[in-house]
Amino acid sequence: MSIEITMLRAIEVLDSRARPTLSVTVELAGGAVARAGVPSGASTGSGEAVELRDGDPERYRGQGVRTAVGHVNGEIADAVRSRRFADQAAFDQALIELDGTPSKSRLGANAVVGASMAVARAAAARQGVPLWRSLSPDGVPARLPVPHFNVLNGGAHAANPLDFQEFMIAPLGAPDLAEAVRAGAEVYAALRRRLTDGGHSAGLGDEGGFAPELTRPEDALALLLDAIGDAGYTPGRDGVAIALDPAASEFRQPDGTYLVAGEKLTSTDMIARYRQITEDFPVWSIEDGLGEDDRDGWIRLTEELGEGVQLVGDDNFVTNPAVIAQAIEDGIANASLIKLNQIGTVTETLQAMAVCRQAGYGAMVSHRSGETEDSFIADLAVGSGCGQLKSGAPARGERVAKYNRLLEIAAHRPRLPFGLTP
Ligand SMILES: O=C(O)[C@@H](CO)OP(=O)(O)O
Ligand SMILES: [Mg+2]
Repeated sequence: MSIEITMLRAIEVLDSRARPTLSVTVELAGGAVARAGVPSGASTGSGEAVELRDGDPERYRGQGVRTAVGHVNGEIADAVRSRRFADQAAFDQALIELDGTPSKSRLGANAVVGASMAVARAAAARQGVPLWRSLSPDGVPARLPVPHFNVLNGGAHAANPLDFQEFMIAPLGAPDLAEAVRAGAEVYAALRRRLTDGGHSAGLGDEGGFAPELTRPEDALALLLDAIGDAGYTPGRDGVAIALDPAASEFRQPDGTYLVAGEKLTSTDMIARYRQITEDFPVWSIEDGLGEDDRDGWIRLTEELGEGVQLVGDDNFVTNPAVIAQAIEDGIANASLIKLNQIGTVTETLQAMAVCRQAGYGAMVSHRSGETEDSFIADLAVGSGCGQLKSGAPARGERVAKYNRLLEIAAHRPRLPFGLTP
């Protein structure tokens, strides 16, 4: 179905960190109207598409975002209005060419991805199909993903001393989505009780997980394991497993070592530490276990742990199909994180997922630490059939919007399969 845009408009709105971002609205010939909210990361990979944003995140000035808004309303709208595009790929290609840089830094990746997402949603509405269905590639069965609830926050997402950024619970053994969501909520509640009973703060980090004054990752994991038990679930792949995103680029030192809980560790030490962690705790997936530049470390990590553990590239892969293809050739990781705004268009995001699928790599669709109420990623996770979505804690509106969208899809389509793998 071709795409003909009659109106494209952006405004500045707030994200979940009280920082400015874009909301983009599009109208297609025939009257379909759709809107998209643009997310924004804090622990970004250096190869990400470049959003236009203010230098000082502490200050609300909005100038960078205002420039991006101006680009949507000016240059982009002028270039795409009243033109007919064969499909989403043709529209996204026009955005890429109009920007003209490899990083989308001229128009701003936030301007570009907002336009791309809004058009994808409007095109689905015009066809009268749910977004997840129109995002689903030919021959790829849709499925409901296992939600990965980030219930303990550290690193760049919290002010506590915990160096690892994300501790997620993954109800891999849940029979269906509703039970997985319930497990997430119950473990979250049990964890809050454990924390307050133990004299810890139950204050929250950017992704809605608790941010207690813990230091060692193993202490956080022990608490989480207890909370899984308190809530009455079996820890492990048959019940509730754990996934980590240490986001190791954030604590990698200029000399190449890693600073964890005050201890200086080499890549070899880190790999040994992860091995021990996977033996002591039901950790099934580790994302960004090493820094984005630690190529040799990544290869060894994959050799040593890749058989039994999902190893996810985020900062090093940046949802870039070419980068992921090269990493597959190099034997780095066995899965990729997938974030629309890291690469900047819907089409390139789908290409990145196709590269993963063809190589037998896993793919986990992901939110950003700065979010809006937009739930596009829930549909992307379902349509791509990738089996995994991380969207923060089962609390806070901008996180819950994604899980609630999954529940809505599940309620409408009770026969859609659920889970990691068919
Ligand atoms: O590292 C990550 O995976 C993300 C999302 O959880 O964080 P940010 O959006 O800050 O890059
Ligand atoms: Mg990450």
